[in-house]
Amino acid sequence: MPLKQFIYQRLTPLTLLIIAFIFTIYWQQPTLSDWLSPMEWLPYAALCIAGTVAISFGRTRLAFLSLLSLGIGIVASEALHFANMAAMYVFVSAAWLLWRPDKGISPINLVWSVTEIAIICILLRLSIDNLANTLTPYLSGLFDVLHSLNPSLLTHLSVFEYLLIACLLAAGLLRVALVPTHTHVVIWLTQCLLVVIMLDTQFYVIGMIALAISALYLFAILTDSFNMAFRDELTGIPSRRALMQYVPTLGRKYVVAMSDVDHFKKFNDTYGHDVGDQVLKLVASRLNAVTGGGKAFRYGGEEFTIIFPRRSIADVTPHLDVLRQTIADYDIVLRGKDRPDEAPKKRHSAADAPTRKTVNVTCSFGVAERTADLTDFHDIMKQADIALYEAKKAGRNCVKSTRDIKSK
Ligand SMILES: Nc1nc2c(ncn2[C@@H]2O[C@H](COP(=O)(O)OP(=O)(O)OP(=O)(O)O)[C@@H](O)[C@H]2O)c(=O)[nH]1
Repeated sequence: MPLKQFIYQRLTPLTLLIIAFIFTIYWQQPTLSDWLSPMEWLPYAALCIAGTVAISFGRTRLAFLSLLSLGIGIVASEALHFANMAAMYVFVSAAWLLWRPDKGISPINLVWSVTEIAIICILLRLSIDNLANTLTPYLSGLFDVLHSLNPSLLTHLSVFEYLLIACLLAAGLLRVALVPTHTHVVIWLTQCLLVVIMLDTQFYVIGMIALAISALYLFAILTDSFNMAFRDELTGIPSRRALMQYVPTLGRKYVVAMSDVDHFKKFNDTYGHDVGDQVLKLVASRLNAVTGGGKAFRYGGEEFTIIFPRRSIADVTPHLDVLRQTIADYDIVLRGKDRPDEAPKKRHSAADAPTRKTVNVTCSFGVAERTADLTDFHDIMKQADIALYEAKKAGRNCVKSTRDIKSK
């Protein structure tokens, strides 16, 4: 998923949800506290479930953070006032885990990861006082700002710790921007939630935060698994499996369009398979933006299927023609090592022109619709394939439907 889309569709909604959740914790304090107090086991159980699911899906970083968050709960149940220190350790561990890949579940990786986290915690313990003492004179400005905001802000955390938190949150956000994955977003949000525990160690607050962390991890794991099963890995659009799941939901009226990139073998042979892959991605992104209520799927190879529920061939043909023309007009720029790119809106200088080679691809479309005589989806697809073959025969880069074939 491109970064911009990821920010709009994932990072922003999840962050807003977490802000609303934190707000609710305080707004509904008596209700939530009363609700959670007879079920003190619930946050522990939720973290155990999230950790177990994370282990079984090979998500070691999330499994670790579930276990470490469980540790905060155990510390809090023994000595509530140590919970904010425990949260700080987990926060720093999360910052570290954000920058390292999942290592897989094996005894050696487990020992290695525990050692890494133990070293981080020991270093933090040893350095926090020394660094704080050294840096405090330089941080008086920040001290004044925090003091003027709310003097109680400085009762739980020192000025140095605020600076550390701000730096690690900024580094975490950078990591999310560089590699926008669900795992990175939820680890970063875990850090944000842990800051709440550092500032407020009431038992019900810790419990609610633990529930939120568990829910986030389960969301990330389940969403990624869904995407793995139903999204095409190369293009990111829904896959053939998603199409087969979608078909039974279609009513009595719909149109199936099959689309195929023209002369793609020649394209691959000329520019290489990697460039071919990138071009498929760009074509898929255009098909995915089809108008007229269509939904695009990658059927396989360079073939795509578009379904238009509740539409007739006459309804969808103008939309497919616009789509075909958009793809044909789309200048794909090969730059550097023949890597395709979006077409530049404007050339900055004439000198750019010779170094940037522009290529175009076209697509042919075959269209069929469900009728009283043609009700089975696979038969409709076969008809769309026949129409696609006709489009290829007619010179490619055109839309042909079963109606065109019949009227011949
Ligand atoms: N780069 C890349 N190529 C693929 C992928 N899937 C299929 N292809 C290639 O797509 C080409 C399809 O070629 P053909 O089915 O012979 O048809 P064509 O060259 O597109 O010609 P027409 O369909 O007749 O216009 C083959 O060379 C496949 O290797 C893919 O995921 N990536």
